Amino acid sequence: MLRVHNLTKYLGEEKILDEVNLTVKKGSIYGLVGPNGAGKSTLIKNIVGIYNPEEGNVYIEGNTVSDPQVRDGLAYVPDYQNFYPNFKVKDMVDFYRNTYSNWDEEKFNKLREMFNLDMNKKIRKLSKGQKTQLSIHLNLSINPKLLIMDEPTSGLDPVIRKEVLNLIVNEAANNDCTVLVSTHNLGELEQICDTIGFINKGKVNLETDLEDLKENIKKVQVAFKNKLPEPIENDSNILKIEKLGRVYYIVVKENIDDFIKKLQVYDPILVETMDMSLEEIFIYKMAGEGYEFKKII
Ligand SMILES: Nc1ncnc2c1ncn2[C@@H]1O[C@H](COP(=O)(O)OP(=O)(O)OP(=O)(O)O)[C@@H](O)[C@H]1O
Repeated sequence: MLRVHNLTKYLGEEKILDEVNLTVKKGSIYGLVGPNGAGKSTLIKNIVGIYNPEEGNVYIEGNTVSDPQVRDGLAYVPDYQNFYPNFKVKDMVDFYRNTYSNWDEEKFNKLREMFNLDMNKKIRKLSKGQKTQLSIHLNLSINPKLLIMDEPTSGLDPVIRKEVLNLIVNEAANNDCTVLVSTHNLGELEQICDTIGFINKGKVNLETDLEDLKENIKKVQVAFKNKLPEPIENDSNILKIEKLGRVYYIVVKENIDDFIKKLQVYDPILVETMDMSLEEIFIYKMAGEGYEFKKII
């Protein structure tokens, strides 16, 4: 549905995106994650046509974003809302209603029960969270084929946040919509997405099914009568070892079953495999790429 091919983007002198490749399957909810400054928003702006890349291409169902039909089915919720401040909410609604051919009045009215925005209020008088709500409300009402969201839940209260997550899942499941969402809230992302793309320093260096990712990386809790045997300590599948008393917590990135068999050879007094949250995986993955936390206090 969405394909980014070898995309390179400079802002000023700086190369912000470096030969990025990314594929989002039709009907998928794709989570784009990465540290601050990794290039998520810049990539999204290239996808929706705000930026033109120096090299590479973006294809949406085989067409470019300048294609009117593509634009008609493309919804974009940016991280900062740039509505005309002197417009009233109802003026923005009219603008969307008159611009998008699949505008759905019934859906718009149904969503009003949830977002509950004053139609006569000027945009400049809305709070940050209310502007985000308006953006989501409008973008869902156009019945998008592709929904791109940059930090959509930041600034929303917990109740609306939960509702928005439900709406995103519903769009993908029942309205044939493909979703790409960038967020730092990995707990939320884990609840809704099926595919994850990791971006760091302008490169998408891993794109994977969320279930596969979680299946392949585990934390193993293990204890021996004596210290950790050397061949275990030096196993190339280990991402990180932490020690608490006699217990070692070992993050293993692949071949978990083989690793467990290898542990058994040394007669451990405890072995337990634990699932990891997406947030934990992200932290270990980033640490593996040199993004270490500095202990300040
Ligand atoms: N208008 C700009 N001019 C020059 N450099 C920019 C501009 N906008 C962003 N950058 C730089 O591009 C890099 C990527 O920024 P971007 O906003 O895409 O990151 P991000 O992954 O979305 O970060 P965050 O998670 O903090 O929102 C950063 O180093 C940033 O300083």
